[in-house]
Amino acid sequence: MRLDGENSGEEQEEQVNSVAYSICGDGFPHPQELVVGYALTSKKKKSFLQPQLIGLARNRGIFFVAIDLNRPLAEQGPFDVILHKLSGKDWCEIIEDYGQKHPEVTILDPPDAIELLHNRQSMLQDVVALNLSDCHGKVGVPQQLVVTKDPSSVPYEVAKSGLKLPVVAKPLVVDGSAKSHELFLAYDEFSLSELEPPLVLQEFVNHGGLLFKIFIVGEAIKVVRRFSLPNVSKRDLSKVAGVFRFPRVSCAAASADDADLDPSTAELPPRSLLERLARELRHRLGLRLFNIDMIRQHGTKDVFYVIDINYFPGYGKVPGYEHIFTDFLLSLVQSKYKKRPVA
Ligand SMILES: Nc1ncnc2c1ncn2[C@@H]1O[C@H](COP(=O)(O)OP(=O)(O)OP(=O)(O)O)[C@@H](O)[C@H]1O
Ligand SMILES: O=P(O)(O)O[C@H]1[C@H](O)[C@H](O)[C@H](OP(=O)(O)O)[C@@H](OP(=O)(O)O)[C@@H]1O
Ligand SMILES: [Mg+2]
Ligand SMILES: [Mg+2]
Repeated sequence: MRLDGENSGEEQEEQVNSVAYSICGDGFPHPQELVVGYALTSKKKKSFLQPQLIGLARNRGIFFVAIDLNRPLAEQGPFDVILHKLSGKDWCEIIEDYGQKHPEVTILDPPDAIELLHNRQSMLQDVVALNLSDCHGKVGVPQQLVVTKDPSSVPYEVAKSGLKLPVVAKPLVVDGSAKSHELFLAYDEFSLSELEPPLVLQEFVNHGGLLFKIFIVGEAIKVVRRFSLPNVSKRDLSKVAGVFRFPRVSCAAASADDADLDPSTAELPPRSLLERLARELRHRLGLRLFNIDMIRQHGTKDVFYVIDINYFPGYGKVPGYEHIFTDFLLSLVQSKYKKRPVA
């Protein structure tokens, strides 16, 4: 694999100059260098491309190379893998066109599949369609309603839909901006008319203040616990009115894995359930890099709700992510060789 040296901006992590293959223990030829071109927002670059990932990757023959957005993609590379998280129609067209012309390059992930996660209604539609009843647990989606216009009709729409209060109001579109993560808890339907559509109104499910973040990297699954919003009691509901903006509590790097929590709240969802859920969603969504935010309904052992799915989430906060990610990248090359007919 060779990088032609043209990509020599400050951002370029490594130059790779030679083609060399070795036969490893599994009998497949492994390229000694795997070139991963990346196009990431500066926020994502900072959180994901940490020195421990770049260092381990380099030791394992993986080189991250910045894609220069000011030059045609066709003139850059060659790449084995393209890793991207950028929004915008232009970029989607570039990457789709490149994927068609270079089927040998693995694109993580296809833009049309990522697009499903940019809308809080479409992101959950595959979870609704799942039937995991034979898997030691039930997984559903909270009741929700989409409001696209006329805030003044919201109280009527909420009452008509039978949605139970309180509800979480979330911007319908998720585009990576801070605004798209601005969420509100509404204790009464009338106050909802203060908010700006388009919105998804989702029933708030009491879950003991703990959330499970299920990180998927190809076939690997890593679950971490995070702090979340506390339960809302009937008494709270009868005493409080209004809409309240709440902070991104579960996004904070602080893990709840070591917290002193009620064991029935803290117990991780069954592994078999997580594996089925991850496998189904990987196939149905057509994605390899995402996370699922899941909560357990308070007072139950096995009733779970998926409340959010994120593309290329904050892997940098997952302990040991550098090992999971480099294993994944190497597995992509191996599966490519396995698919090739024996010469
Ligand atoms: N239906 C719900 N019931 C209870 N709590 C909820 C619900 N929806 C969201 N929350 C709480 O609000 C937090 C943020 O919601 P959500 O994950 O949908 O927003 P987000 O902006 O997409 O977050 P992320 O940073 O994970 O992308 C959740 O982590 C959880 O703590
Ligand atoms: O708590 P996590 O790691 O899931 O939080 C993610 C969040 O879900 C989004 O994926 C963020 O990306 P954007 O959608 O682009 O805002 C991640 O931010 P990043 O700085 O890590 O890229 C959060 O970590
Ligand atoms: Mg979330
Ligand atoms: Mg999200």
